[in-house]
Amino acid sequence: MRVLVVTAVAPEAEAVGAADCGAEVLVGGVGPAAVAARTAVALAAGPDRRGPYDLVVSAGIGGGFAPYAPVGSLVVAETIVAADLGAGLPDGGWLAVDELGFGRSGHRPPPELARAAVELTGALYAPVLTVSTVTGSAARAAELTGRHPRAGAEAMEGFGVAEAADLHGLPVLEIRAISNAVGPRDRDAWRIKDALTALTEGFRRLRPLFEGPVPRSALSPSKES
Ligand SMILES: O=C(O)c1cccc(C(=O)CC[C@H]2O[C@@H](n3cnc4c(=O)[nH]cnc43)[C@H](O)[C@@H]2O)c1
Repeated sequence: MRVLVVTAVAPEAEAVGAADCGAEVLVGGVGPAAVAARTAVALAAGPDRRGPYDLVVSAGIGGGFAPYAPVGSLVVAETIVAADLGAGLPDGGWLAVDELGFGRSGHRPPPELARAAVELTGALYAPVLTVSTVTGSAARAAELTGRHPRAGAEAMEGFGVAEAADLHGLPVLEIRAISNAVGPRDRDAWRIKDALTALTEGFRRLRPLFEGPVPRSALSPSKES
């Protein structure tokens, strides 16, 4: 299948490229807006002369929710959640954007495809939250886990990539290599090199998936023949 992997920054793209997994890799920028715009443009252009893409993957490093996703581990998204797109309430409550009647607040990658990625990589299969602000306090981490008790990781691009893929009727996956724990900010404790190594190894293990056909269950009804 023809796969477009979208990362935020160049070192993540290089880590995926080092896996030689057959995917094309795009540096889409940091945050959901930048990455959605660049992904949408890349999908509209398509891969060079080989027909349209079959799958889009949001990938990179991310923060892990303890104790489920330790530093150096991988998380494959069961759902890709727009965790800070919505409205706060006076009592401290929260309404997600779909509860406000606008758009959607999450994407569910095709389970068969995501589970195949989990089996190949040994990753945790859990919701991955997309945030516009890296969590920097225990209180914010607790707020997020209060709303999403099964969250495995947070990062800043998955939902943007998923929105662009959805516009093109394409399935999406999100894969995060954990560089730091979600919680009080401690940038010196980020283990970026370890996470990038885990990202390369994860994509190496995904080669057989990318070399195979797209499972029918991953096709949207409009793309099924
Ligand atoms: O400084 C470097 O060498 C370097 C190498 C690779 C990546 C980076 C980044 O800073 C990537 C930013 C990217 O990382 C995601 N991320 C990582 N941890 C978290 C987190 O705890 N919460 C949210 N996002 C996180 C995020 O997707 C950023 O776009 C630096």
